[in-house]
Amino acid sequence: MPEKVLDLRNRPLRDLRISVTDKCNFRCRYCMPAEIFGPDFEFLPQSKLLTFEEITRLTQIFTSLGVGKIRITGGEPLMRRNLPELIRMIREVEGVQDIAMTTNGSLLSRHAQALKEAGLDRVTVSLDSLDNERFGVLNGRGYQVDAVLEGIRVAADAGLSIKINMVVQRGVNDQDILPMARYFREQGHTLRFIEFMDVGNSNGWRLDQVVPSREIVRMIHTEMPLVATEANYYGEVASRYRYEGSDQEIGLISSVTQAFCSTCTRARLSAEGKLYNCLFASSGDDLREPVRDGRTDEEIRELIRAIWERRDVRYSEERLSETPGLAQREKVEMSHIGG
Ligand SMILES: Nc1nc2c(ncn2[C@@H]2O[C@H](COP(=O)(O)OP(=O)(O)OP(=O)(O)O)[C@@H](O)[C@H]2O)c(=O)[nH]1
Ligand SMILES: C[S@@+](CC[C@H](N)C(=O)[O-])C[C@H]1O[C@@H](n2cnc3c(N)ncnc32)[C@H](O)[C@@H]1O
Ligand code: SF4
Ligand code: SF4
Repeated sequence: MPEKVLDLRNRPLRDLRISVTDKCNFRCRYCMPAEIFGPDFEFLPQSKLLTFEEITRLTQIFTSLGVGKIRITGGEPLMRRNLPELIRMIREVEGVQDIAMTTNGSLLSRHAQALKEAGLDRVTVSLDSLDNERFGVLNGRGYQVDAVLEGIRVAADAGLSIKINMVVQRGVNDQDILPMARYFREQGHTLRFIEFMDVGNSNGWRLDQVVPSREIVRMIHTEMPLVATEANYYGEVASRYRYEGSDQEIGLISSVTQAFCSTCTRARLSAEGKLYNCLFASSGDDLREPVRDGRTDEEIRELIRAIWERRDVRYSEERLSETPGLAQREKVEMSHIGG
């Protein structure tokens, strides 16, 4: 039986989000703006990335502390070579109940079948618009919507369970809310709307660009009536609604207007092996050296336990105006910590 470890606010450790690379083929403005992540930007060298064996070993240690859900992310996780091999290795770890991956979808059609065969359960595809011109600007590299839709189609055919994530920004892609809702309702995939967050140091976040979830719900409800639905599990990030008269759902991730820190069970492992206990952390605790310097599983386990037991973060719930220095302090980039 895995042990249950609680942080200072009694939140158990249940989910591990593993970033497998800090590289990405997109340059979404809200995550990796091209003027900062340009040709001279230094990504992590291969030697600093956790190997598949190291990731698997850490996963096994995390499961002994109560983790059952694994999410693979990045950067763009499909830019890491042989990713299905890592999925296969994680699948064999005792205690792993669910393996999901978050991807921009552009490379998914090539890899979906192999990922499914390796044991991936679910995929979440990020897509912010169905309009090619807008999407090309949003992803910063001119990628077309069709490539992503094809990835979704192939993944569904392969038998992967699918969700779509859309980050909404006022004046940027709020006109895409209804077309996205109509399209994915028709396709039978759950679409989740994410409030634009102030993660990282360079995405130009402004409060007036956040479209509150309740506004999105109102907008959709006017055309396609919605019914609120119970959470699926403790700590679920999205609040869920279904379309009246159907089982088809949408989700709202209200990180800004209705923070959900009080039930946050998520730990994040970066590609270079740092453990972060919050998306808005300024720094993480290195696990790569402990893994490489010959420490036993038991020693690493105690290290992770100590990190979780002193966890007290709840940044989304802290009022910026009431917390001196919070808005100014250094943050970790989303592409590094994995979202
Ligand atoms: N502030 C905050 N935002 C989060 C957190 N976890 C997820 N998000 C945001 O929600 C988005 C979607 O999360 P997903 O990666 O799809 O994970 P999930 O909603 O837990 O996935 P399911 O297991 O399918 O319920 C992320 O890209 C983040 O933008 C969190 O702990 N804090
Ligand atoms: C960092 S990406 C990594 C995985 C993959 N490259 C992708 O885009 O799906 C993970 C998620 O974070 C979301 N994200 C990135 N920056 C964000 C921000 N500032 N606010 C809200 N969500 C953000 C993305 O839309 C994506 O759904
Ligand atoms: S959100 Fe994902 S796809 Fe977009 S730049 Fe960040 S890591 Fe890449
Ligand atoms: S802001 Fe930090 S503590 Fe709050 S939900 Fe997000 S990751 Fe968890």
